[in-house]
Amino acid sequence: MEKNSFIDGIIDGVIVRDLKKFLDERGWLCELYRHDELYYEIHPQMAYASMTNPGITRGPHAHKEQTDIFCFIGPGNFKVVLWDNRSHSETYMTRQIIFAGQDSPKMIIVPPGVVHGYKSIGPGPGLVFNAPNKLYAGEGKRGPVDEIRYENDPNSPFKL
Ligand SMILES: Cc1cn([C@H]2C[C@H](O)[C@@H](COP(=O)(O)OP(=O)(O)O[C@H]3O[C@@H](C)C(=O)[C@@H](O)[C@H]3O)O2)c(=O)[nH]c1=O
Repeated sequence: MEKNSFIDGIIDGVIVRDLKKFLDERGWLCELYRHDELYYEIHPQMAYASMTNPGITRGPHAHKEQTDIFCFIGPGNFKVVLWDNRSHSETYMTRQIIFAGQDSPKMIIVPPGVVHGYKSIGPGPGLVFNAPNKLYAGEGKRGPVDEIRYENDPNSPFKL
């Protein structure tokens, strides 16, 4: 199969959940993750937030060991694209596209080996929360970063 002939579909092991915002006079509250809803191996080790300007992309990246638990809750909306690049996977060569953010709050769990990236599609800067199950650069940030970055590879088949 051609390396760039991905077929659109659902990727095995990717979990997409709608997040519920509890709205009242003060604003809203939204749970981001709960240990009783995630299997043990993917319990988060850390969390970070990032803001992405409209029209800007982060990734595509892949991780060898790390599972990412992204929450798109707004502000902002995102086009999220995932590619199953795991040759052993039932859904190898599948591409999955998800729209998520303030207009459709979602948690997206991305297992190791699934290439992923997202584009901020407005209307303003977009917030992303991520709670990976591995520490970035290991204990004390003394280790390697588990990240394969494709954004600067002109021959990459992973284009958002
Ligand atoms: C991810 C991360 C970055 N950083 C630092 C490194 C750098 O100076 C700055 C920006 O980092 P990056 O360029 O790696 O940020 P970014 O390109 O947004 O990286 C993220 O992209 C998405 C698509 C993912 O898949 C995530 O797992 C992560 O790889 O923040 C940390 O200190 N801790 C972290 O956990």
